[in-house]
Amino acid sequence: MEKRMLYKSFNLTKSFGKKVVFERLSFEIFEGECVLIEGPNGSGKTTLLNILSKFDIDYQGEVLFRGVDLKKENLKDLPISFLPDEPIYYEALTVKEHMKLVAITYGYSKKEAQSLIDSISVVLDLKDYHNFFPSWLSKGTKQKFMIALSLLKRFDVYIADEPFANLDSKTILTFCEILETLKECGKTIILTSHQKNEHLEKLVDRNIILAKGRNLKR
Ligand SMILES: Nc1ncnc2c1ncn2[C@@H]1O[C@H](COP(=O)(O)OP(=O)(O)OP(=O)(O)O)[C@@H](O)[C@H]1O
Repeated sequence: MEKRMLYKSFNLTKSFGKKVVFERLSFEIFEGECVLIEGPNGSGKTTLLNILSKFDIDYQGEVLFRGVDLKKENLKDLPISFLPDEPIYYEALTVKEHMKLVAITYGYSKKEAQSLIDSISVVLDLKDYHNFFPSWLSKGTKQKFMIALSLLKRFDVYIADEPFANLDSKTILTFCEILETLKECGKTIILTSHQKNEHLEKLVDRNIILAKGRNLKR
C-alpha cells in the first residue's frame, strides 16, 4: 500500500536569539507510522514537537502537513493530540471533571464520554482518583491522568513528549499496548523518550536523531 505523507520538512532551522537549536532539517513522516525523536538533553526534541504541533511558528524553512504549509493551517483544525512533558491542568477541576470537559469538547456525546472515561480509567488505573484534584496526585498518577486526557481527543496524530516519565514498568507496558492499538487503527504516533524498552522498540518504525547544536541524522 502506498504510504501517505503526513509531514514533510525542508531545511527547518530553529534558533532562540543567536542560539541555533537545529538547522536545515529535512525529513518526512508518513501516516500511520510511529516515529521516535531521539537526541541528548537540549538537542531540540521538545522544540521540534512544538513546531510539529504548531505551538511554535517562529522558524525558518518549511513544514508541510498533508501537503499544506503548517503555518497556514488553523491550529484548532489540526487533528493532533499533544501530550506535553509537564502536566497542564486546571487547579479547580477534579480528574473526572477534566476528563468530561475534554471528551465533550472533542465531540463525544455524554453517553459516549462516560463509557470512554470509564474504560480509559480502568486501563490506566485512574478510577480511584476521579474525585482528586490533579495537584493531589503522585507524579506517576499525574502522568497517567495526562495520558488519559490526550487519549480522550479523537485525532489522527498523537504527539507525546517523554510520555514514559515517572511511569512504573506495568504502566509503561500498558501505555505501549495502547500506542500499539492506536497504530493498528492507522493513527500516527510521534514521541520522544530517553527511556528505551523492548515494547517501544517493536512499535517504532523510524527514528529521527537530533545531534546537539547542529543537524539531523536518520
Ligand atoms: N523559549 C526558549 N528560549 C530560549 N531557549 C530555549 C527556549 N526553549 C528551549 N530553548 C533552548 O533550546 C534548546 C533545545 O531545548 P529542548 O527543550 O527542545 O531540548 P530537548 O532535546 O527536548 O531536551 P531534553 O532532553 O532535556 O528534554 C535548549 O538549549 C533550550 O535551552
